[in-house]
Amino acid sequence: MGKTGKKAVLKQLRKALKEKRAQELQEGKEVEPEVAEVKEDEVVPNVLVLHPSSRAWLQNLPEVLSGQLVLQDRSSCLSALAAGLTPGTTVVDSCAAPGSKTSHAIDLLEGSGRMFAFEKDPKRASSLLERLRLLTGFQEVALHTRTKKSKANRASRASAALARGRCLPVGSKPGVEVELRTMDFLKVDPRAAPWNEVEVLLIDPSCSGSGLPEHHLTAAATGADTENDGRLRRLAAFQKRILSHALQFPKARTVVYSTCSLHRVENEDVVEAALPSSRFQVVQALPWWHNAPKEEHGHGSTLPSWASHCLRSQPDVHRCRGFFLCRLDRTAPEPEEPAQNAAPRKRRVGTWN
Ligand SMILES: C[S@@+](CC[C@H](N)C(=O)[O-])C[C@H]1O[C@@H](n2cnc3c(N)ncnc32)[C@H](O)[C@@H]1O
Repeated sequence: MGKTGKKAVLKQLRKALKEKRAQELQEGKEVEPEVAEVKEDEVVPNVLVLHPSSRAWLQNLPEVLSGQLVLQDRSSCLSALAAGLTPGTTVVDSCAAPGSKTSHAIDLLEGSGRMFAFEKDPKRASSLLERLRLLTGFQEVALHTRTKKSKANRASRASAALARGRCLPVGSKPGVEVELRTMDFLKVDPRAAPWNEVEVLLIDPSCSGSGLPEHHLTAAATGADTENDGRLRRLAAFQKRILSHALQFPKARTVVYSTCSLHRVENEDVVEAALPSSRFQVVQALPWWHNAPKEEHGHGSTLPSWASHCLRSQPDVHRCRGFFLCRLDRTAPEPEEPAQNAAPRKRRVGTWN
């Protein structure tokens, strides 16, 4: 959103919220004045802060329906920012649906670069595609085939590739190239083209969601043990695999790992398990971010020293859901694969064109 665009949207939002509040009051409902408030975020660029209860009021606003305004949790804006994206970067979003972080990352690429987005669940992948069309002006090109010889290869590529194309141009920049794939990110071969050119990876895997307000409401309403150890262990094992996989992309300079979990076992413990076998270190994610002074990181032993670089949001302090984010930067180049005796590598997925 440009400066003028932001001003106009702010004005429009204030008007819409004021009118909605007046209507609700007229209907005899109790609505606190802050529900109708909107202001610019003090630290997160291009983000407007609204009361969570006003979300439902805004769903049908023309700016929301047209994709000019994106309604999402404040925490969802942090991963792409923490990755330090610049125009021209090649990015992977490993667990992309519904696309909050993918679309924000595309925004930050300002019209040039590449985005490869993976989503395992076909239904969620379709809604991701719809969302990208709306929010980034993504337009597909045909998933064409080339020679007869590679028919089988093409068939397997096409089954995984959901869409390929370009987002809207920005100024003189042509628009970010995007490829969406309905597939398990763990099946991507990091050393095969074009993945061996990926520079930044966003890893936002499925998690317990213990940082979400609805998580606690569900637990309280059903009396369910949502912190069940077995489930957490299974999630943590998957999260370790996916982060370790991301750290194997030979040209990757930055990997951002995030969850909306408050559990150390899904956060610091996952990073701690993946770090030693990698050529990465944990760095300060967002220098302007301040964690709340009294944090509950989980039980057990003291946290490693790098853990102070990680970002943890607390709903009451940071006006967003509970969230964990860790940025890992490369410290040393990946060793070249030995040319001799190396088994021929199977290309499991196809190339850009
Ligand atoms: C926490 S959500 C991601 C939210 C998303 N990053 C956003 O900001 O909108 C996790 C997503 O990862 C998908 N997923 C889980 N395992 C995956 C895998 N191995 N490969 C690709 N996607 C996966 C899930 O289906 C789910 O849609």
